[in-house]
Formats: sequence, C-alpha cells, structure tokens
Amino acid sequence: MPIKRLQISGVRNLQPLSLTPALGVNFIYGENGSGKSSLLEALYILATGKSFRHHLLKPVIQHDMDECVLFSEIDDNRLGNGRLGVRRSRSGDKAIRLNGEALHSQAEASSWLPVQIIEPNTFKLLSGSPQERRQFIDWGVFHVEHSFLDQWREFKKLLQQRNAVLKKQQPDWLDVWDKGFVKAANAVNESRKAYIERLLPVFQHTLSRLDANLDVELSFYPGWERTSNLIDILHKQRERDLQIGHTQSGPQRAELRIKVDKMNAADILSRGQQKAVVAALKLSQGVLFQQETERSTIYLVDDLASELDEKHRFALCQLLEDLKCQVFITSIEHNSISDHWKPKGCKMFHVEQGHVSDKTPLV
Ligand SMILES: Nc1ncnc2c1ncn2[C@@H]1O[C@H](COP(=O)(O)OP(=O)(O)OP(=O)(O)O)[C@@H](O)[C@H]1O
Repeated sequence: MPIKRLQISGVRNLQPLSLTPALGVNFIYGENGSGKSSLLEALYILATGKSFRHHLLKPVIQHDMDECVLFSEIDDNRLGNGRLGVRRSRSGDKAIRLNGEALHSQAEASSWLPVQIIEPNTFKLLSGSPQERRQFIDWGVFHVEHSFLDQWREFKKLLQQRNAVLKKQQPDWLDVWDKGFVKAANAVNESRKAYIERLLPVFQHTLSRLDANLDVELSFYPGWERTSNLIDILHKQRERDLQIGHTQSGPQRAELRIKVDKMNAADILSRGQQKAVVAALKLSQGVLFQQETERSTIYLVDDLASELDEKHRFALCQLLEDLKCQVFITSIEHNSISDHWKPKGCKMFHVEQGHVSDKTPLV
C-alpha cells in the first residue's frame, strides 16, 4: 500500500511539502528539532486521525495557522489507486476525502493506510494500561476483518445501555439486556481470540530473529474467566455491578498478557528489551496482515537508535526489509543507519528547520 506522493501543510514546523517517497525504505535525517518526527506524525494522522505524540491535535497545527492539510496518493495492490486527503482545523472541524468523495468515518480512511509506529514511547504497549494492548489486538483484527468494527460498535452500544440500566438501578431490565450483551460480547471475543491464536507463532518467530535470548509468553484473557460462561458470570456479579454502576466482565476488560518467567514482561525486562518485544509484536502484525490480505503495512520508525543497541537495530532493519513494505525511518546522522543498511531503491530525505529535501544519491 505504498504512498506514491505525500503533501503536508500546516503541521508543526514543517514548511508546505510535496514528496515522492520510495515504495520501500525512506531515510529521514536531520538535527534535533528539525521536523523529522513531525513528518511521521503527519503520516500517522492521515492514517489514523490521531497523533502518536499528543492526545489532542491542536498542538500539531502550526502556530499562526488555522488548519493542517494532509494528502496522499496511494497505490494498493488490492484496493487500487486512491487519493486520500484530511483537513483538520484548530476549532476541531475535520474533513476526510477519498477519491474526491467525503468520508464520514476515519475507519474507512484507516483501512486504506494500515500504519504501525515504532518510536521511543513504544514500550508503553507493555507497561501501559490494558487498553493499549486491546487497541493492539483490535488493530490486527480490524485490518484483517473489516466487519469487526461493526461487531465492536454493536458491543459498545450494548455495554453503554447495560451500564445505564445499572446506574439507574433497574435490575429487572438486566435479563432483557444481558442476552444481547452476551451475544455481542462473544462475537468480539471470538474474533480477538482467533486473531491472537494466528498471531502467536508469527510473533515467536519474529522475536527469535530480533533477539534469540528473549523468551516471552503471550496469552489472551477475554475479560472474564475462560472456564465460565459470560451469562453465568453476569448473573453472579449482578449485585456488585448494580453497586458500582458498571459491568465488571466482558470484552471491555480483555487483556493481552505478556510474560517472561511467569512475570509481567514490563516489570522485569530492560527498556531496550521491552522495545524489542514491542517491535516484534508490531512486525508480526505486519507479517500476518500480509499473509492474510496480500496487502502490506507502512512502518513509521522514529528514532530507531533510542534504547536499541546495534545488534537489535540491524535485526529490526533486516526484518523490515524482508517484509518488503514501505518504511519511513528517522535518524539524526544521515549515515548512522544507511552506512550499514542499504535496502534496494531506498530514498534519503534531509530535514532542516522544517524544510524537507530529497537527497537520494544519483546512481
Ligand atoms: N504547532 C507548532 N507550530 C510550529 N512549530 C512547532 C509546533 N509544535 C512544535 N513545533 C516545533 O517543531 C519542531 C519540530 O519538532 P520534531 O519533534 O518534529 O523534531 P525532530 O527532528 O523529530 O527532533 P528530535 O531529533 O529532537 O526528535 C520543534 O522545533 C518544535 O519546537
């Protein structure tokens, strides 16, 4: 799904730009504060509607500008050619257009641009809240099976309705709600569970290539005790649910448990090891996505050097190259990675005070 052309305006310190990236690896280099991460951030916003650095979009919009505008021409081997544009204003307005038509949901735009980010805060996937890991699972399920979004929306609606009944202390209504709730919960759970089962061997293989000494165990917790039916659990927990005013069990409590020697990986691995595990998780999602859809993920790798030693850095680069996907990778020195890693057809872009220039050597 490579991006053939990219236009950005109104993002942080970046001057309006139009790039023709490589369909493979793109090296983006420049000094601290030059705008390298902002370039990745713009791509991420185009693909997901969110920044990976800030929970609000306002700080991303260039000072003195009212909006940012992002545009890409995409060449997808399954979906065909697409022109995807996003406009986000300081006042919160947003517009997304695909091939000239307005889109009403970010999900449709995201389905065109499956993007994964590996950046210095990436280890939060291990140490952050379970929600981070649920989002990780759901990224994979959604991109392989777009109908998952409808399943999830249906479940979320029923969860909100059930919680409203609990808050209003209307236990008689619960029998009515619980049947639908359990049906929707089981549908979400089945999709997630099946996805993790398929991901596990791919993850183990990827991790062994990144670090053969790391022995990490993944297991999926559905959000309730696996040995019991959700309907029985809801009955048992009804009193407590009514007291606290929300539903304690269900896919909203699902978790991907990541353990080393039966302990939480986040509690015992070093930050570098955590980054390697997260990179293996994200790369294995890309591999599985490619196997199951014949499409590929775009990888944004910000500040590869942070936390990873040379051995891990180059193992990661090799895995990215083997995936044959589009990669945007930042570094401070122009040669810190490209001297050792020369993927075919790569391009080099220099960023200086927000100006991006193509410095690909002529061959
Ligand atoms: N809304 C904004 N408008 C204009 N400039 C901004 C805005 N937000 C941040 N900046 C500036 O944009 C610059 C680009 O930052 P960015 O994080 O992209 O740099 P970088 O090249 O990735 O740096 P580093 O190597 O230190 O990570 C910074 O100098 C920052 O002060």
